[in-house]
Amino acid sequence: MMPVLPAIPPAIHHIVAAVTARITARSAVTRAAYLSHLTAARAQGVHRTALSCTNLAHGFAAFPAADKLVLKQQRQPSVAIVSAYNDMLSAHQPLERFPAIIKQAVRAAGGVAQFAGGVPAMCDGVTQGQPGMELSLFSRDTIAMATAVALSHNMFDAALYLGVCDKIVPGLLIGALHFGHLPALFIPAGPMISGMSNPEKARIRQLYAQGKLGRDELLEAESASYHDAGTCTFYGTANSNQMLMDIMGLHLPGAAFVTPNTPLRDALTAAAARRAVEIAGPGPAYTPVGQVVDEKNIVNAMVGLLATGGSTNHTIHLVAIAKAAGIVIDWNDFNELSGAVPMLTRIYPNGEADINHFHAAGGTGFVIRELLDAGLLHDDVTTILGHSLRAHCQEAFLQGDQTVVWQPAAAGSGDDAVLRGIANPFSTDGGLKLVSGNLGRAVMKVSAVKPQHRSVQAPALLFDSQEAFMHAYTAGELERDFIAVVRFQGPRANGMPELHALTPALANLQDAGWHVALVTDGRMSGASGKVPAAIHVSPEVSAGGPLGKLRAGDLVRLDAESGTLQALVPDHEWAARKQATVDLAANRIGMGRELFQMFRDAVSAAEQGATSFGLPSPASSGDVDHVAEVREAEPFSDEDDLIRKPI
Ligand SMILES: O=C(O)[C@H](O)[C@@H](O)[C@H](O)[C@H](O)COP(=O)(O)O
Ligand code: SF4
Repeated sequence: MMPVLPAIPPAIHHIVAAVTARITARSAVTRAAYLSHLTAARAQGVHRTALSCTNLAHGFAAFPAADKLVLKQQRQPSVAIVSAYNDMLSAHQPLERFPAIIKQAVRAAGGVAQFAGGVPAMCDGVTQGQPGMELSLFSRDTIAMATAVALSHNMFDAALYLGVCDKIVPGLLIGALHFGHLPALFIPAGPMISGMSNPEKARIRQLYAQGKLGRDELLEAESASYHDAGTCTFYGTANSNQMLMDIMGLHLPGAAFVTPNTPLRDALTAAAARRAVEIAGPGPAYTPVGQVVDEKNIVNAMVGLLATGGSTNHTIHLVAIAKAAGIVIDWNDFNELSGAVPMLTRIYPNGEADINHFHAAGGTGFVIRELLDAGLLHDDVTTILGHSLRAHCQEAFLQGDQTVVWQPAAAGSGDDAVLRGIANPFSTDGGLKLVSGNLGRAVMKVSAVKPQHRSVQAPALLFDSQEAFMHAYTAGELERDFIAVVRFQGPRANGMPELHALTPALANLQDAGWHVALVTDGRMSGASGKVPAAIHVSPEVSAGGPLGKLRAGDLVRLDAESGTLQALVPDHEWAARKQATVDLAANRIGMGRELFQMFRDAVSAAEQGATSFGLPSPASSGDVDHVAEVREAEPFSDEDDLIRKPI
């Protein structure tokens, strides 16, 4: 039985309010600019009235007569479907059937649904450790651009976004926010039913990395874990996306984790389609997505991520999503909230259970209610249901006539080992730390790292690729205490890939008793866990970041508790060091990487969301290239130094 921890002390509530106030003040200029663009884009009435007859005729030429009539009359809403369906992602394969369900439901509600466009979707599991992973982060903004292409037909009064995985929901939401005048609902596909457990899968991977199992046995285990349509069942970035869409009120309540290809799943898809017609306007229910995603709702997403031990990728994606809505958040905000928000779940890699266990134990409605009752979520936000998040403290059920009904979320958790109430959280903080020092600023997710491994001081071993690290591991050169510094993995260098493939090797060395850690300007997967890793180091080496000054053998201290990331090198020697360089030509060609040079050239730092777009500017309709230009509107405080003092 886990120890019962103290309930939330009163002062904690004020931290959420204080961080919200700081973000609101910091964002005042750009948020106002965003809302002015939204107002300007808001047509007073059905949008397609702005099109010429020729435009219109092209827009519905291929439509059935009945739908064509509705579109011609220009009274009823037209709902855009933007879908990331493909067969490559198990999580997206179920989306294939959704447009037909949506079109029927929208037609029955008096409107018309048009499949406005498809967007690309990359599976990070298929590309993990492969060259394709160097396109993964940039695929997010590519998806945002593809969303804009779909919506640019301007035939629409609302939009439904079909997507689940890592970069796809963030990309769809960034695209949707650039059409912030349109109401938006996100429609998930749901998790695959549980197969081999994630801990057992990870154990077999470590045996394979030790040479104790063959490829056949490994493939059999992997196939028993990833065995069906639906989202992989660990709490990685995909399921973090779903959790946040529920918590931000962009899903119908309790939609996130209902199994694909079931009557309830289909009924939820149809119900979302009907809701899009209701909030399309121009009536009082009109709910533009640019008003749903405001400062309070962004803070709610950050709190929800922290309270559930969500993916570190959202310390980049949530920054980018907020930026698209004119809102500026940074890693100090995450760090401060993490100190206040208790951990209410233990879902792999933060525990043994998977997302299906979490859903069965009470799910997102339970988490939202607990956090609202504790004063850690803002209730006064706009969602697709109205103006209170309390409406989302519910669970979805199917009633006899195959329609969805909602009931209040369970009063108590169905399994204390997976999900807990605010009165006895698994830990009193959110397990995400900002670490900083003369090596830059980085994030560490400690919720899956045992306390005895959260501080490591050891010699640095330098690697300029994940292949170089694995070569050293296989050659038996790493049986020692060390901090692996894998450099030139930032967005400007090679697209900031996830280095999750290093996890089994690092875990083996940790299990063998070595004190090991990873420091990188790259990313890890949301599914990465037990090894201490300071990731997203900013500035990245290819932007002149101080990781480039490290030399093999330097003593490095990584300490999550004190927030330290420091090379223990005398200041005068450190200042005199030259920046390391490496030939990245091989990362510029092959697997389509040559098409993404404009992203590598334009991308902002990880702490600014690694975006290819800027903040809305008050002066023109263009974006502001750099946050600093806008942030000069507020007096810089000490904390704004490039390498801030640890909190
Ligand atoms: O951020 C994430 O959650 C990961 O990118 C995830 O989407 C990816 O698929 C992992 O690689 C899966 O984990 P395994 O590689 O361990 O199967
Ligand atoms: S969760 Fe990851 S591995 Fe699973 S389908 Fe999505 S992107 Fe692919």
